[in-house]
Amino acid sequence: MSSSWADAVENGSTDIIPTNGGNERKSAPTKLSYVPPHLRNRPPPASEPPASSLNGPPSSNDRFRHSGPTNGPEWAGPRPGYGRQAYRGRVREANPFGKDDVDADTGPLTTEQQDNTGINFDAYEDIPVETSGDNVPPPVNTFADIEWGDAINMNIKRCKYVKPTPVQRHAIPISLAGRDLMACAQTGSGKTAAFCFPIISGIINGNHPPNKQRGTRTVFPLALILSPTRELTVQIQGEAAKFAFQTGVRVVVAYGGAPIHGQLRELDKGVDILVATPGRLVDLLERAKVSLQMIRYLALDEADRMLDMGFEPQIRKIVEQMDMPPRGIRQTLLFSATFPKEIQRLASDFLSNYIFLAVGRVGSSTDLIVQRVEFVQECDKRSHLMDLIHAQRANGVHGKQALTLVFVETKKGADALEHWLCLNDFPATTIHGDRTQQEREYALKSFKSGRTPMLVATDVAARGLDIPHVAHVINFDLPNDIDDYVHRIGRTGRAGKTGLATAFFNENNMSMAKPLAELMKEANQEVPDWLTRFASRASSYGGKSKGRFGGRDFRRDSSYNNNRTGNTNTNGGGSRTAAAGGGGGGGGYGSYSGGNGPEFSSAWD
Ligand SMILES: Nc1ncnc2c1ncn2[C@@H]1O[C@H](COP(=O)(O)OP(=O)(O)OP(=O)(O)O)[C@@H](O)[C@H]1O
Repeated sequence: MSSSWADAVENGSTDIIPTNGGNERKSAPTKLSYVPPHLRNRPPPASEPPASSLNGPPSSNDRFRHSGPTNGPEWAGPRPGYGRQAYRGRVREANPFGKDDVDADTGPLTTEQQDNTGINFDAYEDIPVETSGDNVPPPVNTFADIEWGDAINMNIKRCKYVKPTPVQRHAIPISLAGRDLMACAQTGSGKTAAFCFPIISGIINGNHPPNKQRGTRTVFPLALILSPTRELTVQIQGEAAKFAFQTGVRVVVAYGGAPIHGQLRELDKGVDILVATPGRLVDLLERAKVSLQMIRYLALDEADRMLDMGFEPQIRKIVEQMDMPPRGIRQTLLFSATFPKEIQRLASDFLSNYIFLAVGRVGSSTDLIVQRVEFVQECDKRSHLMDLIHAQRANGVHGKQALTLVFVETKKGADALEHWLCLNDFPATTIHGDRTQQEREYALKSFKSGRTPMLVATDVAARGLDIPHVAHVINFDLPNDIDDYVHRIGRTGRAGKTGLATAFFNENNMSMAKPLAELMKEANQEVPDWLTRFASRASSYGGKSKGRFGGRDFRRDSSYNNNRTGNTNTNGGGSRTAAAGGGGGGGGYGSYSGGNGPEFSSAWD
């Protein structure tokens, strides 16, 4: 049985590196404490290679020259090859790949392994990509183009990633160059890896000042990843642990609804990357269990959700009112499939001289997801759902129900529908905010395993969750916001796979007619005539269009940029042009004067 790093510490195991960073494995049960990556097996300074994690030019900002908030040693930025091999095999940790682990030293992936990825890269070939900002680093074509060392390369292979997805091709070099980034890319297109790998690489290869863990109960993570839901936070931690396997970078999760003591124990063992929900993090900060003083990397996943009215005050508190280094000192990475302009404007407060990256077209996974919308009165919804899932079962493999995710508006509605489905011999479970965390996690597990192939959910499951084999997303109740629709349907059609999304529409959803019709049209979906008619009358229902899937740099609006010339790289397989001008939120740029800018026309239209 393999034992974890945590177990090893608990047992005074022999495989933990002593605090002096020595190379020998001690057998005496000495008091061991966590040694951050930069101190493990540290080579003499003379052997350090020059700064730069890609072969490109050094970053244009001054982040790498800053001495940090604690007046510690100068942080010299990423250093390829620095101590990389030292982590391998020195720290016992649970293998996050479990049985799926492949011997990453055996050469290229076999055809079978490649097929296992299930990713249809052709679906991404002609994807439009748009970047804006100063000196945008060029994209990479393969993972091999990036010099981040064997440990990360082996994990890429263990993940069976054959080549980077478009958002990874562009976002990884930008992040490795130390630049702040606001990235908008389709659901299921690999954003998690796009921000995790550069952070892990930066921690491994960076020369970070010592973190002050000895003699204090406070921990000092180097990176913080925030996400809006507990399940997504757990998922990101799981992914990050895979990407960081045997690199010596320790990833710890903290989220609400679960006992804090277990999380504190994990933190006490040391943390390089903390993945957290905002509420639990604030709790930990107020208890002085965590300090953000040493944060070098801040990533917000589902960043537009994190900065909308519900979360914004908490995020502002964490980022601006605690002890986190300011923008320009830390590196900030914001990712989502949607980025409304008003949220971009708020987000720019947290960024310095950032690059805006938009990958993909309206409707997130677009062509990969077949979207259908049906006119169904409230009172007919259940019988209509029954017809759909009966047909699905009849067409399913061995008469089995394909995994189907049904979104409803309310928690009560979720419970009622689940109950009704079970009564009708369709095993279902539910996930919503009134269930205990244990129940939520159990429901998710049961759904993933196919034991209950139907999951009835509120918006708590709308974002980020990567559940393999979800064949059908049904919007039993449509959301009121088109961006929520984009995220919900994005639970299917992930990583190059196809999926089906069905929405029930009636008079209660009139405000969605126009954005839904537009989004479907741009995604080359068949728009029913009745929806087009409703859409053309939409202004009287207050329906508003958001333009594309939220992917255009708000700094290019004339109201922001009256006297500037902002250039953009549009790279839909075409050439790149030099960018100039952009840079919100400090860094010498004028502030936004407020108000909504005029509707923009898409560079891709
Ligand atoms: N380069 C790659 N090759 C193959 N599969 C990949 C690659 N990168 C990521 N994936 C897989 O694609 C799936 C979706 O990735 P991920 O969850 O990061 O998407 P996302 O863009 O964050 O989606 P969402 O917007 O819904 O949060 C995951 O199962 C992930 O393992």
